[in-house]
Amino acid sequence: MIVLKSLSKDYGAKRKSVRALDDINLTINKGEIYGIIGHSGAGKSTLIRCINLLERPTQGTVEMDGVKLTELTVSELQEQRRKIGMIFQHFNLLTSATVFENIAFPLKLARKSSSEIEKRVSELLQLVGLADHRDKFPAQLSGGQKQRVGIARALANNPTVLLCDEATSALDPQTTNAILALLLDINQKLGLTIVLITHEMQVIRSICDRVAVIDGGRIVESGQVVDVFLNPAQPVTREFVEQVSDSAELGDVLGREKKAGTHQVMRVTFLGEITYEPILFETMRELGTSFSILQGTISRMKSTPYGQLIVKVQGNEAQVRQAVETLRIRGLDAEVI
Ligand SMILES: Nc1ncnc2c1ncn2[C@@H]1O[C@H](COP(=O)(O)OP(=O)(O)OP(=O)(O)O)[C@@H](O)[C@H]1O
Repeated sequence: MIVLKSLSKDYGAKRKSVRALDDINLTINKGEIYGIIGHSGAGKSTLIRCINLLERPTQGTVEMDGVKLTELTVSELQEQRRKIGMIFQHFNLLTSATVFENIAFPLKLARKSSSEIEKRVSELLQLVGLADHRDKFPAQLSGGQKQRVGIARALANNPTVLLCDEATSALDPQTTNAILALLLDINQKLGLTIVLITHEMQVIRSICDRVAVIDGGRIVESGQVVDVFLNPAQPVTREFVEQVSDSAELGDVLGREKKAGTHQVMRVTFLGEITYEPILFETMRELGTSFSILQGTISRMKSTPYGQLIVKVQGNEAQVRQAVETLRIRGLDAEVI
């Protein structure tokens, strides 16, 4: 478990100092994938670098599995850092070393024997799907393959935590999905805790269990991805959700409806297996009304199916109200918008 308490970080001297993090309180549970999302300059990199103390917080504490990292001596901290792997946006590989040598590097630092290194690197190459590339140099690899080397290197000393600093931001969408799938696989196989920072809601939606939204150095919203995603409270969170839901279009649609003087537009949210059931259709039929779909998404959050439809009900106000009540009783979230 990682616990950040009252964490603040100021850069620069007193009068010109910049407050990059302001009173961050965060608990990340063992084995979960925790996402931190924010715009450029929000403080994401500073926050993730404070977790392994690559950046020293100005105030507050960082605790990992009961050990206060902020109170350790330099050598104690070095020891603790072995339990924390990290991967980076631009991979940070040694360009003049082969794939094998890059992955072996942290094992050499930990003074492992050459037979131990040979065995461990072979295991890691298998795990990340690079067994056929062990003698290549980074320049001979694609971006996705380079990140796989970065992941293998980060896992070399069997860490319990993996920090991912915009790990997929330099990759195309297809490669991003492959790397996210690998991270999820590692999380499930090894029980590793993963903390990732990103500016892409798609990354959060694909693999995270919980999310914190950071803005201006403060955490403005946090919770289970499902809850934050379906009911974003803060404007900045809504912006991120819009990245993946086309809800920008919705403004136009609602504008048109309002002009026409109708009040029959409903947002219906489905979560879990219920998403695939014909509840909406059957409810409307029973009430003697019909509907048209103005906008909709059916997708998955990690492994949870969800859907959100904006529908226009063909009926009077009482029928619309009754539709909302009935849908709620039947386990959907419905509201007139
Ligand atoms: N070494 C530094 N010295 C001074 N100011 C810094 C330093 N590093 C970051 N900052 C400032 O701290 C704030 C947070 O920066 P940070 O890099 O953590 O944000 P970020 O969310 O990771 O942004 P990006 O997505 O663009 O990398 C910004 O205002 C930035 O200018």
